[in-house]
Amino acid sequence: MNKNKQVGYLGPEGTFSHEAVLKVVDETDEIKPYPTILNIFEDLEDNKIDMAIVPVENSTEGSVLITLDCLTNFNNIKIIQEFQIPIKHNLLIQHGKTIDEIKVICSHQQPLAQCREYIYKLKKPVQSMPSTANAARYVTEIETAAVIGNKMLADKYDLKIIDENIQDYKNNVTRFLVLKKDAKTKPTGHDKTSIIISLYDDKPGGFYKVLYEFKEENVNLTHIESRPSKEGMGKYLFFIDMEGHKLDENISRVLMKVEKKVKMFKILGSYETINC
Ligand SMILES: O=C(O)C(=O)C[C@]1(C(=O)O)C=C[C@@H](O)C=C1
Repeated sequence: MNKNKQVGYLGPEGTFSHEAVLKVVDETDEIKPYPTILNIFEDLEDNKIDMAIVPVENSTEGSVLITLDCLTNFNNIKIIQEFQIPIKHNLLIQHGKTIDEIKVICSHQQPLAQCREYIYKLKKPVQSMPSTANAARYVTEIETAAVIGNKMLADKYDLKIIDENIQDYKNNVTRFLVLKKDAKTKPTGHDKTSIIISLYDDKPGGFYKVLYEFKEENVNLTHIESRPSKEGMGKYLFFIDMEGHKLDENISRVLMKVEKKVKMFKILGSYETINC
């Protein structure tokens, strides 16, 4: 008998990650909210869930760093798909309250950052919470608090939307990854491959030698990001995303060449970009 797939996401209900997970699951799948992104990776690694959806990059604020760190540390978890959703923020408060009565704006740190200019104009302090939905729960208890989050929060937590589309940049989108343990994918024609590398030593041309290989194989890079390797000041890991699947001839060649030139090399997956 086919067991229903269990799919983890950053909860509780009403987060943007909840909105995102609903876009990619089947009716038969069970979705499971988690308090943190780290907990999602742990349960996926321990086979307690079959799949997971995690935010990885926002067009305003950049990478979701905990996701990058977990991708580095959990060796068997692979990216199998990616997709983007528009992130439209709203300001919500308890029914019967007015903005003048609000003393604090609560949300996940990403939405707070995505609405920085808006909050600055409100001239009210902020409080960071584990997710937008946790913040909404808090607002149901504290009548002088407001939450920044999506429209789903109004119904789920019985709150009133007092301002819409408040993100500082109107084209605010977040890219999400679909993750699976030990997964293998086939090329679809619209794939990306993500790797992590570190360089042997800090000398002129070190990174150039790696980039040169991508140019030689005509591989288009879509993102490069450095993160501290945690080995000491000035020591970095480089996250590199490229167009193509690792089974494509030029990608397979470039990965072999790059692997020979670097100290640390890890493939995070070759995965399809899907439209939601
Ligand atoms: O708190 C939420 O609603 C989340 O789903 C988290 C999260 C994030 O970590 O980036 C997801 C997408 C948006 O960029 C804002 C917040």
